[in-house]
Amino acid sequence: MSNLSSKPYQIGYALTPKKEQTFIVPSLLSYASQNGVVLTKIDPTKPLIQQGPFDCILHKLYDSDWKQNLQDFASRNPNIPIIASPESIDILRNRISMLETVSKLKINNTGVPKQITITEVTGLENLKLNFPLIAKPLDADGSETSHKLHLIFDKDGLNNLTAPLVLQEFVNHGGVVFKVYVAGKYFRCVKRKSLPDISEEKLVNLKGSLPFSQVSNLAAAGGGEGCKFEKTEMPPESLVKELVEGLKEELRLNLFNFDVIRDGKNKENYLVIDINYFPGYAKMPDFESVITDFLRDVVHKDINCGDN
Ligand SMILES: Nc1ncnc2c1ncn2[C@@H]1O[C@H](COP(=O)(O)OP(=O)(O)OP(=O)(O)O)[C@@H](O)[C@H]1O
Ligand SMILES: O=P(O)(O)O[C@H]1[C@H](O)[C@@H](O)[C@H](OP(=O)(O)O)[C@@H](OP(=O)(O)O)[C@H]1O
Ligand SMILES: [Mg+2]
Ligand SMILES: [Mg+2]
Repeated sequence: MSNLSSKPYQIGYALTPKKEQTFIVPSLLSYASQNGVVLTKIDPTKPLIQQGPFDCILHKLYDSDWKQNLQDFASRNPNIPIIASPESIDILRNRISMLETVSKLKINNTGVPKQITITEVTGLENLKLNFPLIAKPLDADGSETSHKLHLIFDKDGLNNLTAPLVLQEFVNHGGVVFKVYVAGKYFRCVKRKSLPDISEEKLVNLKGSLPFSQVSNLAAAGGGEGCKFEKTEMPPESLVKELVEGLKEELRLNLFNFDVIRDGKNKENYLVIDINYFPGYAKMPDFESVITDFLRDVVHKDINCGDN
């Protein structure tokens, strides 16, 4: 469906340089403009109301000046959709509130790993969690450190952690993580390599902790032991759909992905381990058309972006 007969839709975007580099790529810009959607860079340090005009705002910035800038724009332009509301994005910037949304859904055969928040790294002797654990920074704010995780094999591994953090039970899942990308009405589930299982026998010989980062982006991750990756079955479509619909409603977000693993001890059971606002869509096949269709749906108000 082209938009060439009428004026192109103007989408203003405000992104970090890293996000701009991976998302605002020539293939997206040209596909979008051929289909009546023009993406224009916003200067977030200047008032939004002095820029544009825009039919829609797309952003992934978190600082308070930007939030104020957005709010001023929204109060003057209540009918211009903003993707997405800072309140919704903030739910995903904290790894506890992020996964609470999944627990609230109460969908059969889905859940989250057992986890606790640690605000001080002392007095961790009587944790009600079983090793191995994963330590994750509490803030998922897009910084490099927010992706620096640790596998913790025993009590010694709990030394030298930096609070605030989340300690989450590591769940064996066959070395494959399912990433579900959502863009409005569209969703797609893809397989990625993950951390390999840690058997009880292996655990005996594993001491302390092991740092790791963005494992699903590494081609070499997982795999070992006969590489079952290709043979791994996808989760049931109905379950993925239920999670997508539930999370969209609970979070009031349209652009996100979530990571799901299949519990090795109970293969019917799926655990959500991470949810990300506005993830790396360019890794998805056909991302140019998916994003263009989504932006058009937003401007047409076929999709509701929340508050305004
Ligand atoms: N509880 C868990 N049990 C087993 N493996 C896990 C668990 N939590 C995380 N992992 C593994 O670690 C990887 C990174 O964890 P997570 O997705 O929480 O981090 P992230 O830095 O937020 O990732 P992203 O780059 O997707 O934002 C997962 O993709 C998965 O391979
Ligand atoms: O650095 P922050 O703002 O947290 O965002 C990251 C997400 O957390 C990741 O999930 C994205 O990678 P995936 O699309 O593989 O999940 C990752 O994708 P990218 O590295 O391709 O941009 C980022 O969007
Ligand atoms: Mg993840
Ligand atoms: Mg994440």
